[in-house]
Amino acid sequence: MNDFETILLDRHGRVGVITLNRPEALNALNSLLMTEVVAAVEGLDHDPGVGAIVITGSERAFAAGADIKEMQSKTFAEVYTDDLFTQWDRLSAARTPIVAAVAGYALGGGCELAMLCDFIIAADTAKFGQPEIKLGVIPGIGGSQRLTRAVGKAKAMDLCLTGRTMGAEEAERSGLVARVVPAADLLEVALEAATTIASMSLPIAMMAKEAVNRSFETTLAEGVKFERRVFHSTFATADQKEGMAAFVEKRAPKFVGG
Ligand SMILES: CC(C)(O)CC(=O)SCCNC(=O)CCNC(=O)[C@H](O)C(C)(C)COP(=O)(O)OP(=O)(O)OC[C@H]1O[C@@H](n2cnc3c(N)ncnc32)[C@H](O)[C@@H]1OP(=O)(O)O
Repeated sequence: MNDFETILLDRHGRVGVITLNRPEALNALNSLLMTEVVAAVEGLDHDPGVGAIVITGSERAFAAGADIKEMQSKTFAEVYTDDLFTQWDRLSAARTPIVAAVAGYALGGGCELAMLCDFIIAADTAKFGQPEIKLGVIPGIGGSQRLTRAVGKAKAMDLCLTGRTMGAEEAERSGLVARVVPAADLLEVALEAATTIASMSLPIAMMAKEAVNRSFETTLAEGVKFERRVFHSTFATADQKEGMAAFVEKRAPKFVGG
C-alpha cells in the first residue's frame, strides 16, 4: 500500500505509520522526501478512519536534516521566491495527533520535523541538534522557535550557537522529549501510545490538541478562556455522554467520533 519513493506508509488499525526511508543519506530531507511526508500526513489527516499518526525513521537516523547537497548551490533569489521549506507549515495544520518516534540522528530539519509532531518518544540512541550554524545558516523550519519553547532560551541558544548534539536523556530532562525508551522497544511504545490516542474520540482528541497548541499562540487568560469554551462544546458530542456514562456504569467507553 505504498506509492511513495522515499517513505513507507503503513496502517496499524486506526494508526497511520510514516517511515522515512532514504537510508543511503540518513533520511536527509530532500524535496521529494519532504513532499511525500507532507502529502502522506495530509492524506492520513483527512481519513476519518485514522485516529493518530506515527512518523519514524531508521535505527541510525530519524533524519539528518535537510539535504545539504541539494541545497548548497541555491541562490538567495531561489530560496526566497520559492519560500523554501514553507510546505512544512502544512504539517502544523494537521488536526490528527502525530507522534514522532525518534532513534539515532534528529538534526537540523530532522529535529524540526520531530518538533512539528505533537510529542516525541525517543530511543535511548536518539541525538538531537540544530547544527545549521556549522553550515553557515540558521534553522529554517521553525527550530529556533519551537526548540526555544520546548527547552527554554538557555539550552536553545547553546544548541543553536554551538551546533552541538544532545542525547536522549538530556532531551527528556530539558522537556523536548516526552519519554525515552530502549531502542528495541521504540516502535512498539510509539504504536501503543498512538493506538491509545486513536481509541479516544477523534474530535475530542483534536480539541485537546488544539487547546494545548493554543497555549503557544496566546496569553494565559485568553488561552484559559479558549479552553473553557472548547470544554463546553464537548458537551454537544455523543462521545462526552458515552465517556461519562461508561465511567458511571463501570465499563469501557465506545466512542463513535461524534
Ligand atoms: C532545514 C534547515 C534549514 O534547518 C537546515 C538543515 O537541516 S541543514 C542540515 C543539518 N544537518 C546536518 O548538518 C547534519 C549533517 N550530517 C552529519 O553531520 C553526519 O552525516 C552525521 C553526524 C549525521 C552522521 O555522520 P556519519 O555517521 O559519519 O555518516 P556520514 O557518512 O556523514 O553520512 C552517511 C551519508 O549520508 C549523507 N548525509 C548525511 N546527512 C546529510 C544531509 N543533511 N544532507 C545530505 N546528505 C547527508 C552523507 O553525505 C553520507 O552520504 P555520502 O556522502 O557517503 O554519499
